[in-house]
Amino acid sequence: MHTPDATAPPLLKVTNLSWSVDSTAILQDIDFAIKAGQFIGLLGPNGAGKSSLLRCLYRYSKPQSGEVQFAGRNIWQLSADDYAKQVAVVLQETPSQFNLSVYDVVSLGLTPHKSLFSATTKADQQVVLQAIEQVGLSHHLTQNFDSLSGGEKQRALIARSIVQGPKLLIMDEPTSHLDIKYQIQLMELAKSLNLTILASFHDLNLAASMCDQLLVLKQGQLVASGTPEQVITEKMLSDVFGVCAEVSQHPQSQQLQKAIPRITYFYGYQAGVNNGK
Ligand SMILES: Nc1ncnc2c1ncn2[C@@H]1O[C@H](COP(=O)(O)OP(=O)(O)OP(=O)(O)O)[C@@H](O)[C@H]1O
Repeated sequence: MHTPDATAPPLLKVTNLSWSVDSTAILQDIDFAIKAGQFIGLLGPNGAGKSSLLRCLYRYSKPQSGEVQFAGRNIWQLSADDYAKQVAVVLQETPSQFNLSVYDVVSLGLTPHKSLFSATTKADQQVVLQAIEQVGLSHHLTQNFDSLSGGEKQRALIARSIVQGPKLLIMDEPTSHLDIKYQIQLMELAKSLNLTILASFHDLNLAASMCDQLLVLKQGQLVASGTPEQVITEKMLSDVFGVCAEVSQHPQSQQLQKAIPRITYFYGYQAGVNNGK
């Protein structure tokens, strides 16, 4: 894994970000910074503001106050094309790609780098084919994108991001429709790209094992941040997610030489049967 340089300035810096809709505050005073090479997980219960925050970061929503800086520059002062060259986005819902093949969809990653009438070169084709191979979809090259399984679609979209050659990959719950094997596979694939990644998760155990740092949102506020070991505590799970759980060490912690918290949830806590917790 690429180790972030502790002295390097952040790749993404969010300062006092607030976003509201019709005077309802959705995000309030969010502050954090991401260094190049880190894999950051964004956590929070339903409606906490994860997607809203990510939309502010990939320039879909403009915050009413505060600032988002990418490599030291306010993202709203960059051109849309310049920003698209640097930041790729994979969302949870895959829009229909209307008869486009896997190859065509992955090729769309070239778009921010091309002028309107410039032709696709042999080198471009090679980049596209290589990305498709990297995500294990070479056998599906000419298949209609819409006919792929959920996991294959997400992999194709990661291939499109690889072609885009971004510095930052933003993923909004990219694994929520996938079975557990594909969830792990997709996150390990993303991690293997050695990019800076910011991804929202609902599976806290998956986030704890994959991420270098975690951010936790509750009702639009950032309430915890730090390493998985610092963030995943029984108190946080109770305060933020309202669940009763025990946090222990994952059995692979020693082998992987990092502290990976493992959450075991208790059931029946609403009825007061909470294992004495
Ligand atoms: N355009 C909008 N107009 C009105 N309310 C909005 C808008 N976008 C988001 N919200 C509200 O902001 C809150 C946060 O929504 P958001 O989708 O960011 O949460 P989330 O943490 O991603 O939730 P989930 O885990 O359920 O996907 C919700 O209450 C949502 O209804």
